[in-house]
Order: sequence, then structure tokens, then C-alpha cells
Amino acid sequence: MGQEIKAKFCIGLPVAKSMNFLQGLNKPQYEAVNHDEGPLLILAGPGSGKTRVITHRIARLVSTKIYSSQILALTFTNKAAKEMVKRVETITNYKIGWITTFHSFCSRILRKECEAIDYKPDFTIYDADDQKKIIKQVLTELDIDLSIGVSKYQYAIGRYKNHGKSPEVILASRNYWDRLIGKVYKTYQEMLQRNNAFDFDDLLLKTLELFQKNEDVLEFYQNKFQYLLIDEFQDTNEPQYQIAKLLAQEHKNICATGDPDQSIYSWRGANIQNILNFEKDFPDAKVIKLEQNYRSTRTILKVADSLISNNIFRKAKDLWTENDEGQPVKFVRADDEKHEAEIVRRQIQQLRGEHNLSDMVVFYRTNAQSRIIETELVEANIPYTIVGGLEFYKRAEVKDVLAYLKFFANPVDEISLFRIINNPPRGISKKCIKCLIEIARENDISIFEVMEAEALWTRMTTRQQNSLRKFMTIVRNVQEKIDVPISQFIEIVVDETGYMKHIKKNDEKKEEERQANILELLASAKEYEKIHKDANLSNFLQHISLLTDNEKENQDVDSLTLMTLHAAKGLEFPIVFIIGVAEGICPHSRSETQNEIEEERRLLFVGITRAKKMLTISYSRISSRGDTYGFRNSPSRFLKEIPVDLIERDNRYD
Ligand SMILES: Nc1ncnc2c1ncn2[C@@H]1O[C@H](COP(=O)(O)OP(=O)(O)OP(=O)(O)O)[C@@H](O)[C@H]1O
Ligand SMILES: [Mg+2]
Repeated sequence: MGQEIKAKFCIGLPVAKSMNFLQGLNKPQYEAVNHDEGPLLILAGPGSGKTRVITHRIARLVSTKIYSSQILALTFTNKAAKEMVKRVETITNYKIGWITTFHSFCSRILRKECEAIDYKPDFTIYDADDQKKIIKQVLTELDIDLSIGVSKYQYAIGRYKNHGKSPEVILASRNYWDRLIGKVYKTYQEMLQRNNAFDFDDLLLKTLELFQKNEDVLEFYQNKFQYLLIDEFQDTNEPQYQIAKLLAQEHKNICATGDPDQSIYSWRGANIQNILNFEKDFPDAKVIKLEQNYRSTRTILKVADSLISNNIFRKAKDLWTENDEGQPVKFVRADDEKHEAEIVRRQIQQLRGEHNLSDMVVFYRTNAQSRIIETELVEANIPYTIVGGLEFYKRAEVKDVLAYLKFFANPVDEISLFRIINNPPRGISKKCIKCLIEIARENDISIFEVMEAEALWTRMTTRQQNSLRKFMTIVRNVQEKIDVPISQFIEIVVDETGYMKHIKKNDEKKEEERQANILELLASAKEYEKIHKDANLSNFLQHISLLTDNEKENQDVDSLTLMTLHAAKGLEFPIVFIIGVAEGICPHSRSETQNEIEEERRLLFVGITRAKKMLTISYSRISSRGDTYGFRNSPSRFLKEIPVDLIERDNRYD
């Protein structure tokens, strides 16, 4: 025991190892890492070492002061969190358990504490599709016309949630549309609670509610997390900021790093204002600026700076580098998008001789742009990984099996139940399901409780009763085995529910692919069990629900990365391609106001500043994508903001 404590406090560590955290820092970085108690705000441009300061600060804290479990570090993506864990581990040999994203942090807290807000720990997390299904159900139950479209309601509810507004606040509005949304929003929340489910926004809002309403719970976590660190602070939204503020209220050891020029999530409620609020809420905050960029060539930095200085609503910053001048930035104008993809592919092939594919990335503004480049890469046999693309988990058969698992973990989750109750077909008709819903609502119990209580089935036909009884026998059989390892449980589920057999017989052409996908899910469960000693069905499902990056990337194969500009935050690559930099794409046609255009400019700025050595920006004159097919594109207005002496026009392909 004594030894364990020694190992956790670093008093026992050899000095050289314990001081690693002070190596490779410039003066202001050193000051930030060594800042002891009290609030700290680091405001600085891209590539200036903000994330490095956070990592080294964590390393210093665990090496000299406190237990690793007393630190909470919040980052924006799973990828960033993983990277941070790895970096701290390299410096200190400690594994920090609470380096995570806001959403993962909240779901972990809720798993432990949600009974205090009347939820059960086996709750389900709903994604956007599930959300739509619930809203549709709400509209039907409230007898509201569906013609406006479910997405409009989904968007409006999401907006209110991101700004931390409750249904009650919206219901009090004088505006008819707001009140209507308020009504839908309120019923939607009730339905989520009945299903023991949270949507993504709720993970934040309910954690905030938990802390606000339960002083003892809040106190416990305030004491537990003696140090709080937040990277990419410019992109926190209101509920996230409130959670951070509450947690840090007692000890005030909060360190936030951010760059207002990289704020690109205002559409999700992110609020640059939070940086100003920070200084107001923590008036004695020490503010440190970092001005040396270690990432990019001088040319890339100048390009980025000349672009961003066109934003009116910003405070200018100094950013300089000792790095080389480097090559000019390449501008490419292609005929159409297919041609653009071809040019990029050719350049990648040329560079491949001297560089790894993993040194290169292709960024685009919208997900839809990836298809053309993907086709090109497949044809040329260039391996690639899409970060942020969760296509695998969206495939029907994977969603079906996950719905089974969610249902067994949390049988009151109606959305999952509806997905699997008659899949494979087992004679449980829509009429029968409607009847189940009616009985459940009349008796104010869950649908699953109705399914368990045969005495309530009186108004069903004998055929319906028989089908339901047969299904419940399967359910009970599977339920008994819920405690076996997850991968084994998946096998039991697909086998005993008849799902695997159904796939085999139903769709011969796609059978192999569908089976392979289920096996892939099985493999991911096995992988999860291997890494997590406390693996159980609920936390495995939570893990999948919160994936924001492509975790299935093949580590053994050297591959090119593709991703949207939004997903590019915090990353860096020696060679960067940004495609589709045309009017209507970047800036996006939906962005009209000055504020919106400035956010688009910041987005391109984020893309440009990911590049270490080489940057190619391209667009095509004619669109060959979907609904804009054949339209003429003009170059993005942003390209005109970049001085010509920094660029080289690559028109060899004209
Ligand atoms: N003092 C330093 N000496 C050498 N390299 C450094 C130093 N500080 C930072 N770096 C390197 O510079 C690069 C950028 O650092 P980092 O990612 O921490 O910047 P950042 O400010 O977080 O950027 P962004 O705003 O894009 O997230 C990294 O490769 C990092 O290792
Ligand atoms: Mg960073």
C-alpha cells in the first residue's frame, strides 16, 4: 500500500524523470506549466503550444503535487483525448483516467449519479436518427401536422438546448412558433425520460442540472477534481462552460486554453463570449499569451495571418516563427471536381515516394465532398481513413444489433424496442404495437411492462398474444445471459433472436457483407473487453454512442487522412490539401451575415494552420456534385485575400 502511494505521488520518482515536464518549453509556456494555484487563461494562436502546455501541466501536477485521479482534462475530440493520455504517459509513466471529452465526462458522471435526477444507470444515448423518431412520435401523439418536417423541430430543440434553455422558458414565449416548439420540446423530454434515455445535448444539460440541484454531489466532484484543464476553450457552449465553472468554483484551479480565431462551432452554441466571461467569473485569472508558432513554415503562417486579418470582429495577435520560409502555397484550379480529385491524387502519388501517406491530409468543407476524392483514391489503390465518418455504425445491420443490445441493457428504451420487436418478422404487427402503446399510456407504465404482464393483453387477438408470448420467451432467455462477456452476449443475441438466420436467408446478395459487419462489431466488442477491465454492456454501448472519430482505422497500413475542416481542430500534418475552396462551398452558401462569413473564414484559417510544410488549396470551375451538377463555381472570396507573392499558381493541368 505504502508503495502504491509513493508511486502515485511522485516523491519517489527519480528527479530526471519527474522533471521531464519542464523540458522543451519556451518562457511563457514554462510560466504556464509552472503556474501553481488559481485560474489561468492561455490565449494564443495556432501551433503555439497550447495543447503542449496542457499536457506538460498535467505531467507536472501528477509528478509533484497530487493523484492523477484528481485531475480532470477536457478536450474536444476522442482523438485529442487519446493523444493527450499518450503524451502524458510518455512524460510521466502515469495513466490519467479523466482526460476526456465533455460528453464522455458527463455520461460517466451520469452513469454514477443519475438516480438523483430520476434516471436509471443503464440509460441509453440517442443519436440524431433516434431523436428524429422520438420527435415524430411526439408530433403524432400531440396531433401536430408533420408536413413542416421533423428536422425543423429537431434543429430548433437542439438550438434551445445548446443555449441552455428549458422547455418552460420557451413555453412562456409570446411567439406562436416558439410556443409550439416549446410544447414539442417538453413532450420530447418527457418521452426521453420515460425511455430512460438522453440525447447528446442532454448529457451536458442533465449533468448541469444534477450539479445545480444536488449540492452534495457537486461538492463531491469539486473535491475530487482539484485541477481542471480545458483545451479549445473557444468552442465551449453555455452548458459546458457552466459545468466547468461549477466544478472549479471551490478551488478555482481552472486552466483554459483557447484561440478566438479558431472558434468554429457557433452553430452548436459555442460562445466566444465565454472567454470574456472567464475573466469576469475568475477576476484574478492569470492570462498568458504564447506568440511563437512551432508548427508551420513562415509562408504558411503569413498566408493564414493575411486571411484572418480580414475579420473585423477580432483582436489582432502577434504570431511569429523561427521556422524556415518554406515553399509557396499552391493554388490549383481544376475543370471539375473529378479533375480536382485527379490532380490531388496525382500529387499525393508523387509525394508518396518521399513521405508517408500518414503525413498527408485532405480537408473539405462538407462531408458530401469526400465521395469524389474517395472514388479516385480507391481506383488508384491509395489507402485512406476518414476521420469523423461513422458510416460503419450507421449501417442497418449494425444498428439493428446495437438496438438489440440497447434494448437488453435498458428495456424501457422504446426506440430500440420498436426497431427490433418485429425484426426479423415474428408476426408482431403495427396494430399490435399500437395496442401495446395504448395500454402502456393508459396505465402509465412502460411498453416493456405491458409486454411482461399478460393480464393486460386482454384486448389483443389470440394471434397477437401468441406472437408476443413467443417473443417474450426469447427475450427472457437472452436476458438470463446478460452477464456473460459482451462479445459472447452479441453472439447469443444474434443467434437466439433469429437475426443472423434472417440475414442469411433474406438477402443473399448482401449476405456476406452484412455478416461481415456483424463480425466486425463483434471484433470491436472483443477489442473493448481487452482494453477495459470494467467492460460491461452499458459502458460498451456508451463508448460506441460517443465515438466522434473513426476508431476503426487500421494502424498497420500507412494511410492518407480525409476529414472535414470542422474535424481538423488541434491536429497537424506535414502536407495539407484543402479542396473545394469555391464560393458557395467555403464560404458555404448558407452563411450570409458578416458573423457567419467570419466563421467561415476562421474555418479556412483552422485548415491552413494545420499545415507544417506544404499546403495546396484547390477548387474546380464546374461542379460535378449532386444538386449543383454542371454549375459554374467561382473561386472563394477568401483566396483573393491571400497576397500573390505567397502563392504559386499550379495551372499545368489547365
Ligand atoms: N517549446 C516548444 N519547442 C518545440 N516544439 C514545440 C514547442 N511548443 C510547441 N511545440 C510543437 O509545436 C506544435 C504545435 O503545438 P500545439 O499543438 O500544442 O499547439 P496549439 O497551440 O495547441 O495549436 P492549435 O491551436 O492548432 O491547437 C506541436 O508539434 C508541438 O509539439
Ligand atoms: Mg491545440
